[in-house]
Order: sequence, then C-alpha cells, then structure tokens
Amino acid sequence: MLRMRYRYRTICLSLAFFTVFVHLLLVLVSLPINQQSCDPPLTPRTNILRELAHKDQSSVGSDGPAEASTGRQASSKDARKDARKDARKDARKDARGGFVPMDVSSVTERALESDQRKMEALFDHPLYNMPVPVPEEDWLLKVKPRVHSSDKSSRMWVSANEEDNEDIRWNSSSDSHPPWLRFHLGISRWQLFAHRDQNMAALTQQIATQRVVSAVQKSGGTQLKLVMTFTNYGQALLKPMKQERDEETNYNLYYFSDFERHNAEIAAFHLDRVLGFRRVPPVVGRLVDVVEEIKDVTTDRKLARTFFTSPVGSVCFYGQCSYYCSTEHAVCGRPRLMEASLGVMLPDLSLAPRRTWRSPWRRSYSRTKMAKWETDPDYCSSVKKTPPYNKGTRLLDFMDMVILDFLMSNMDRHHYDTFEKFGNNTFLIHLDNGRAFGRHSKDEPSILVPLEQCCRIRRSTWLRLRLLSLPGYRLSDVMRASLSHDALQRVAPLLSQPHLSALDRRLQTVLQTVSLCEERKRREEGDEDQVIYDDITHLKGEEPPAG
Ligand SMILES: Nc1ncnc2c1ncn2[C@@H]1O[C@H](COP(=O)(O)OP(=O)(O)OP(=O)(O)O)[C@@H](O)[C@H]1O
Ligand SMILES: [Mn+2]
Repeated sequence: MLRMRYRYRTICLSLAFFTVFVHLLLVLVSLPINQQSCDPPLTPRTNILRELAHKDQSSVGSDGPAEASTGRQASSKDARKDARKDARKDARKDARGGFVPMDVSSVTERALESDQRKMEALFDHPLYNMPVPVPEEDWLLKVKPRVHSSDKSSRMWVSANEEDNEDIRWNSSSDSHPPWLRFHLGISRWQLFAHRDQNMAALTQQIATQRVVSAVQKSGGTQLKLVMTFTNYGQALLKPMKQERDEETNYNLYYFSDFERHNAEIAAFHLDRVLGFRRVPPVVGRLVDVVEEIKDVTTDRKLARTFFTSPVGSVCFYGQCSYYCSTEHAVCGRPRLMEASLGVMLPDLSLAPRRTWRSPWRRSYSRTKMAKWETDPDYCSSVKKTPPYNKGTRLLDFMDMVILDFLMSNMDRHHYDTFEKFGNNTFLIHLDNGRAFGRHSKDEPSILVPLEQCCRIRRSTWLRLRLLSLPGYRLSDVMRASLSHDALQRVAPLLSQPHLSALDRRLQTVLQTVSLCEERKRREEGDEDQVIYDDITHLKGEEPPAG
C-alpha cells in the first residue's frame, strides 16, 4: 500500500514537471513571433533600392574624379564587390526578418550607376572639353540658301514613293532638320561630331527605331551588308550578327578570313568616343525583323533571291558578296528577329568626296608574305619623310588610330579615309571596325608596331589614356556605361567582361610603350621630349597622375 502511494506520487510529480516544461517551451517559441508582430511594416523593394542608390551617391566622392589624384577612390570592382556584399546581407535579412530578397538586377543596377558616374566625370574633364574652333571653311557641308529665298518653309525633296516617307518640310533653320542631316552638317575638319553633341540622342534613337522603307545590298567591300533607308530619308549601313558574344575567333583563322562582328562595330563607336576621338560615325544595335524590314521592302532582286526558311523555321538570307555569302553562312532571324549593327551613313560621295589612303603599316594579306614594316625596325624613318606623313598632324592621327586598333585588337586596318575637302590637314575617319574584338584572351602586339617604331603621340591623347587608366575613370567601366545606352545591351552585353578587362590590360601596354619610347629617346638621342607632341600647351597642370 505504501509502495503504491509512493509510485502514484512519483507519476504525479513527473506529470507536473512535464507540464511546466511544455509551458516553458511554448513561451520560448512564441516570444520571437510576438516580437515580430511589433516590428515596423516590411520595407518595400523600391525603398531598399532608393536607399542603396542614396548610399552609393554619398560614396561618389571617394569614387569620383575630385579625388582621382589622391588615390582615395574605390575601384568599380570594389563597388561591385560592396554591392554584392550588401545584397548578400539583405538576403540574410530576408531569411530572418522577411525582407523581399535583393535580386541580381539591383546589384547590377548599382554597379552601373557607379560606371555611369565615371563616364560623366570623364566627359566633364577639361581634356574632353577643349574648344574646337570651326571657322566657316572648316565645315564639311553648308546649307545652300534657296535661289528665291523666302521665309516660308519649303519642301526641298520629293519622295519617289510618297506614301512611304514623311511629309518633310525643311528650311535653312537647323530646328527643322532631321537628326541625320544635322549630323552631316556638324562634320568639321577635326571631328565627325562635337563632344556632348546635342543631336546624338535623337540621331541614335531614330536609327534604332525608325521604320525601314528600303534595304539593299551595299556594293564594295567583301562581306554582306545592307543600306537601310528610313522614312525621313536617313540611311544606315547594316551589318548582321554572325558570331555569339562569348565566342572567340578560331586561333587557326588568319585575320583576313575573320568574320565581321556587329557588336564590334557598335563597341568601336563607343570606344572611339570614350577615347575622345569622335572619328567613327555613330553605330547602334537593333533587332531587325528579317521579313518586314528587309525581305518585304527590298528592291534588290539579287538579295531577295537568297531568302529561305531554315529547318527550324527561322527566316534566313545570305546575299551576294565575295566572302561568306552562301547558304552555309546565311544569317538568320530567331525566328524573324535578327541582331544587327546600324552605322549612320556619311554624306553621299557626290556631296562630300572622300580620299582613301593605303596604310603604310598594311598587312600583307597573305599566309606567307611579310610586309616591309615587319622586318625593318627603321621603317618609320622612311614613312616620316613621305608625304603626307612628313608634315602636319597625319602621323599623330595615324598613331591615334593605331591605339584604337590595338585596344580593340583590329588587325584589318588596310586603308583609311579622309574628306577630300580638307586636304592633308584633317582627321582620319575610322570606318569598318567589324573585325575588332575577336579575341580577348590574346593581345596582338604587331598592331602597336607603328607606335613602337615612330615613338610619337599627341599629348592630349596620351593624357586621356592616362586618365582612363585611373580607377576613377577606368576604361572598362566607362565602356560598360557607354554601351549600356545601346538597345542591344538589354539582349546581351555587347562586350563580355573578358573583352572589357582586355581593354584595361591593353591600355597598360600602350602606356608602357610610350614610357619605353621616352627611355629609348633619352638613351639614344638625349631627348625624350620628341615622343610627346605638345598640342595642348594651354592645358598644363591638368595632367592626371600616372595610372
Ligand atoms: N558609315 C558609312 N557611311 C558611308 N560609307 C560607309 C560607311 N561605312 C562604310 N562605308 C563604305 O562602305 C564600304 C564597305 O564598308 P566596310 O569597309 O565596312 O565593309 P567591308 O566588307 O568590311 O569592306 P572590306 O572588305 O574592304 O574591309 C566602304 O567603301 C566604306 O567606305
Ligand atoms: Mn572590313
């Protein structure tokens, strides 16, 4: 009986302990839930973004140009790393506190803002804002006053197909001119367009979106390209996409057998502008409807005959040309939309004739032959004695082009053009950049040979290159920002990161080449000053530190 009572007490005590334990457990578990309900409402995603943007803005000082020389600026790599770290932190917050997770796009958004600020800072720098005086005779074209001039607006051109084109009423006031005409009228002896050209946004926007009224093959040249005409009579040269962005040109392919790349044409325009040259006509990317914007509007029967539908239902065509114009090399829509580059056409040759010059450093375009410059280290001294390289700025302009080509690895610069009107005293037009950006994992030192052999560079060019080697203006970041304005960047980055990084690496090589030149001239001739041609004496003191 006593034993029974003892057992009964033990069971009761155990039950009591268990109940207390379960209660304690319940209190512990419910505590954070109660606390959570007292928290402020969840932060919406837009607020996080705004906060991030604001945080980023406050760090501009340390990443921007003002402190570029103090070495305090963070690189955009750092900015991206920070952004990623913050995003991870926010994602953790999400797990605990219920925040909406940060997605990759907002990280990219933030990094892009930093790149964008670098581009703005670069374009604000005095080295990009040097006055370019243009006396009347230095404009390529002039608007002719009408014979029976009147203040009334007048219809200047009549369309062959009235329905297709806009009813255009242009007069001599530039406000009434379409952007492509303003572009033509803005070409001068020294550049194709002005720095921060007011017309650029409208021009590129129109080429990227305006309705196409005609598409015909462009004669001349070796690969397939089309001249597209728009409703306001503007024209652009189309080069189709032939290679995926991350594909590298086959190493066994000679430079003269390489494909042309639409993204190279676009990126070259941006790079040339970032370098401060403004010698590539504006090029934009566009998704072109192969049927509506080419097949249905072409009057080119030879082109029309080459359209077909592929086994998977894509609309393809191959045109007629000397390289890669066959069924095996057809370009196709997906199923109808095709990526392409559209370069604004220069004024017609009848209005503004051009002169084509053979490059003194032209490659042999042969698998076996070597060019003279490849075997003669003193080749430049003979070029320097030969007109037009013996006078004026031609050799310096040529070096600018060499630097552009080395940075984008373009081995195909066999010729270059100038406007006949300006004689020998003018800039070189950097046309045809389709074979650039073929390989990112390899640099091509032979492209830089002219600079190595001649050891000559404009001070303004050299200073801009040094600026672009600083973290606060880093070339790859500025290029990323610049390319982000193109419509095709949304489809896929126009230059993949390895290509962007290659730009920074090659920029270092250019700067090293100039330093080696100075060393060599000091050693051999006791005069290093011959290397840098001082075209901007008035800008002394604006020199950025060595990057
Ligand atoms: N934006 C432009 N405006 C006017 N003409 C242009 C423009 N771009 C190229 N051209 C002209 O079109 C022709 C062919 O262009 P491009 O050189 O790009 O083609 P290609 O097939 O690569 O030529 P090549 O095989 O000779 O290198 C050239 O004569 C060039 O002068
Ligand atoms: Mn070419």
